[in-house]
Amino acid sequence: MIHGRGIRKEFNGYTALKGVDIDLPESGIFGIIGHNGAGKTTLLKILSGLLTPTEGTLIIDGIDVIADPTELKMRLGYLPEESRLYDTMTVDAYLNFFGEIYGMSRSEIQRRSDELLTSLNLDHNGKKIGELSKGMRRKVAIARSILHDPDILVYDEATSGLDPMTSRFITAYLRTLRREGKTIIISAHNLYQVEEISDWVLILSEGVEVASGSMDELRERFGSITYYIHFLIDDPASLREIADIIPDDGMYRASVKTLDGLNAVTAQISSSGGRVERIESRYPSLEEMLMAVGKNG
Ligand SMILES: Nc1ncnc2c1ncn2[C@@H]1O[C@H](COP(=O)(O)OP(=O)(O)OP(=O)(O)O)[C@@H](O)[C@H]1O
Repeated sequence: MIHGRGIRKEFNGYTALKGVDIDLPESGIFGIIGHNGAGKTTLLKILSGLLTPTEGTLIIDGIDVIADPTELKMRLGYLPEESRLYDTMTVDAYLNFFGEIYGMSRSEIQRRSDELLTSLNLDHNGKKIGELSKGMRRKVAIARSILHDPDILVYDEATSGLDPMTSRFITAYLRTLRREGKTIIISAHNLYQVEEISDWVLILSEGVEVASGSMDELRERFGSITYYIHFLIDDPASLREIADIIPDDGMYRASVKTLDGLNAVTAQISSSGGRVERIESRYPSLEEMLMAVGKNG
């Protein structure tokens, strides 16, 4: 559904994106992560038709976005990192205002606003936007982004600065939108959240793609599973040759990368008179992947 090639963006001689390719199928949640200044917002704005790339091609849903960005407007909802809302307007007046911009009829706006305010659990009681909490304001911005029922949503830091409960609510809401078949592109510094909900992730570093793929593909690329063996033993010296051993909460913990290693360590523990208490396995997290990429890719 989204095909970008060689997307490059320069701002007064500074290159924020250095030729990024992107291919996304229809429907799913796609996360873009990277350190501060990596180019995430720039890419999201280009994908939304709000910024023109200096070079590259971008076709979304058959539309040549660079040649005709306005064509995309009805099909896409963009949520900026900081939404400018109109503080003196009521929520209803605000949604009405945007509904009219999208060319929706009054009855359509009313029906859709009621539906969205209910599903977003936004009980505004006729308050003005300036009187709402930060979480409620974000929900209003989300309602505005999907008022015209677009197929593609681009959300820049949808949950930043929100309390954990509101943040979880919005994450769950994004999952609901995915089930409805929407294509959702998100960027977030909360990597745990990106990892939890994304079907595909792009890691950017200083305007360059350093990795992309499904979480499984990224895990494969950034290192396989690690097994952690927690055990009791009088003297771990005999194990140090076959595994990394660290003291851990009154016990020891050995970490190995293969099943053969796991078998060798557990066998050695019992033959040395020790006892395995539990075994855990863990894949590298997105956070560990981003740390591995470092600032320079
Ligand atoms: N309008 C602009 N004029 C000049 N430079 C810009 C402009 N917009 C972005 N940049 C620069 O491009 C680079 C990428 O910025 P961008 O906002 O895309 O990064 P980001 O990954 O979203 O960062 P953050 O995580 O801090 O929000 C930065 O160095 C930024 O200063």
